[in-house]
Amino acid sequence: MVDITTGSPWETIKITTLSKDRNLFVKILEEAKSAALSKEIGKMVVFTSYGHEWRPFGLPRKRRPLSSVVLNGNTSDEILNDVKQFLEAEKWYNDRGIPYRRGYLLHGPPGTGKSSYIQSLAGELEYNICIMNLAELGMTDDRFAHLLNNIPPRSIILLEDIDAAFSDRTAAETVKQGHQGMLTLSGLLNGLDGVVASEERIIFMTTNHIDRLDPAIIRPGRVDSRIFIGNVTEEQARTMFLKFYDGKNLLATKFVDGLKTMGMIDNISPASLQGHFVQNKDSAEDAVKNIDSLLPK
Ligand SMILES: Nc1ncnc2c1ncn2[C@@H]1O[C@H](COP(=O)(O)OP(=O)(O)OP(=O)(O)O)[C@@H](O)[C@H]1O
Repeated sequence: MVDITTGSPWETIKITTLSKDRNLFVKILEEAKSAALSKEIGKMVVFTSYGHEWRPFGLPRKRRPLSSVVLNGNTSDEILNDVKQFLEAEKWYNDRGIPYRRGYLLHGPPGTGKSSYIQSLAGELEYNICIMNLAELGMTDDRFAHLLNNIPPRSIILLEDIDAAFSDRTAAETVKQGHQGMLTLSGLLNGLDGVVASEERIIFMTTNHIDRLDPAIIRPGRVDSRIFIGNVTEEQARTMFLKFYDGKNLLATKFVDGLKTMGMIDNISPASLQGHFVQNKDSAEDAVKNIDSLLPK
């Protein structure tokens, strides 16, 4: 049979037993549950929206260690601690009638680790992640609100490149496009405000262009914490180098000095550095020798 709303196949199996053996059903269900859970141990499920529901995207993935995403200074720990504090404060929010939710905006140039960090953070907290593309055709206001109010348990919501959904559209255009099956600005704001006030909700948004966002999106309550994630600092470059070439301290210093001389500090993304290290993965010496290849062509 096929589910007519989603198009996915399903079947029903009817099992009967004598009343004295009915315990069998409990055993079968428990076995099925532990078989399903064992596949997810140490892994994270990525959900994407499909129509009005969330569906796992591919198989559960191995969690990426948080330490593998190298952010500037204490940024990584600060975000992690903030989320942990939030997760321990449910009663505090409920006692004061404040919606139990928290929004974060990570902003900065492309390839600086925003999405990677959020996915690693979800893994660290043993949460799953729900990724939504706001610019998708068919992401109506209703669908957006419904999806946000029906998040799978223990999940972080990730709205990527939030500016892309609206940057080229005026407020009037977004209203018009609402009729054409796209999310409107007011649909976004209403969805973020939500109707189910007491349920835990953690939303991370990312953008390369914070200046293009409507101020209404980033006001407290929708975005409680804004964090700039920038290009590589000297410290990040060194840490990344040593993650690829363990123990090569002298070469790390040489590499960072090279970047400084070339004026690349704060001007090159961690993604580009990662690419360079992958290209020279067998030799730290080559990574230093070929440093010029990092210069813009
Ligand atoms: N700070 C970092 N530490 C380690 N790896 C990084 C870092 N930043 C980026 N990378 C690597 O670069 C790639 C791209 O990173 P990612 O997609 O997370 O960047 P982003 O900031 O979300 O980019 P965009 O703004 O374009 O969406 C990933 O493979 C990731 O491993």
